[in-house]
Amino acid sequence: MSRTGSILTLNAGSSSVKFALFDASRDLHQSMRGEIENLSSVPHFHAVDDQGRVLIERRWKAEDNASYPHVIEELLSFIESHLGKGGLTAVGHRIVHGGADFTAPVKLTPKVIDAVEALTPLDPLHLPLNIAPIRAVAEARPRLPQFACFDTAFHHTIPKVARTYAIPRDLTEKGVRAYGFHGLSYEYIAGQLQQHAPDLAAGRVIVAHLGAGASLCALKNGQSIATTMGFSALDGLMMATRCGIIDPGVLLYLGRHGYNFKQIEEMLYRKSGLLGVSGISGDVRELLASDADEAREALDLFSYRLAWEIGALVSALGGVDGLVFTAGIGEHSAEIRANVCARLAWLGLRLDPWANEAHAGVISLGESTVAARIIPTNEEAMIAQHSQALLAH
Ligand SMILES: Nc1ncnc2c1ncn2[C@@H]1O[C@H](COP(=O)(O)OP(=O)(O)O)[C@@H](O)[C@H]1O
Ligand SMILES: CC(=O)OP(=O)(O)O
Ligand SMILES: [Mg+2]
Repeated sequence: MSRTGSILTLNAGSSSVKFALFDASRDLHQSMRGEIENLSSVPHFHAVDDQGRVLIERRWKAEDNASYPHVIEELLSFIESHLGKGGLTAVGHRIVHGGADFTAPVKLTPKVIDAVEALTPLDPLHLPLNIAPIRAVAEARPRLPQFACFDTAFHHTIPKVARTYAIPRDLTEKGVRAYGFHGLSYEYIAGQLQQHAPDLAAGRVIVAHLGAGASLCALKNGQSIATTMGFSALDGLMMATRCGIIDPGVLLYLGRHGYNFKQIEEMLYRKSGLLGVSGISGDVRELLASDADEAREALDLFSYRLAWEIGALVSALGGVDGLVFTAGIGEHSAEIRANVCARLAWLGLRLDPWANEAHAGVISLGESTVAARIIPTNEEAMIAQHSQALLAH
């Protein structure tokens, strides 16, 4: 296995590319992380080292017209100028959709890149953004190995009954089924449970990944058996700007009453969720700080929906031993955790209010029949581990 050089991870989202650098000679120690934001307008590039020291703060100007390949080239040059011995040995990417066939990380050969690109109809919003940096790196550094880590892959263990929609069979056969997302995060959490709470890891655990995008995963003995996101990253929980579960009849109603396809898509992905209900913000911090009734209503709905979907996964698992909170909201919002745990008291879940306020690792009381924990996620570390393993082949 390659134990020198560094692995760069890229997580390309709708408006930003998050990146991190891992040192293979130091047990994949994360030596740097950063982000290029505002890709669609005036990009802003910043990065910090493992001590949180700022390594770069660069803002392009509007007249620069910075193109995607140009920004990626700057990122690669910056990374290379900060590398120690061994240089850059690989780039690992988070790819949101792997369709039915990509059930494990793979090396990105030209053939595989084309195959991933062919999945674009399944996720026209995310896949072009994921593929652009792969092509940009391939062009700038053709000999640098690149690997794809799919957000859907971890969910390949979900049984057919849990991924099938009650629609005509031919549509299911064409790939209209639930896939599930945030798989790299769930895989990381499953690994952490295995390491730090092996008894719980062997049982029935619900993981709540609550970031701007949010979903739940039901883990049985470390494997995903159900999840709240489905065919797309719109399903399940209410999110920052996405609707979550909705009666499909609403979409028919809108289509019949003057909304075109683009407007419906925009409404579901960017104008709904916490932002849509509050009319204020999709950010939990801003809503908690607001006195407006609409902010309170949005947060209440968020917790209600969360508890509702947890109930569904308890049923899928046939009971529950543990509940894990992770990602931005899950790791940092004691109030959301307290609200949802209060709604789950019927399960025998008893929150320890002090531990919860302190964002401790274990936040349930000893008498609780469900163990509640906070585990910070690390999708980047998961990508680096997979890339290192594939490099060795
Ligand atoms: N201290 C905090 N208190 C409450 N919510 C927080 C806090 N910090 C972050 N968040 C929430 O976490 C969200 C971002 O989560 P994150 O996992 O970083 O999202 P993503 O990776 O999906 O963009 C923010 O939109 C905000 O709502
Ligand atoms: C799949 C998904 O929702 O991703 P994110 O949380 O990065 O938006
Ligand atoms: Mg995220």
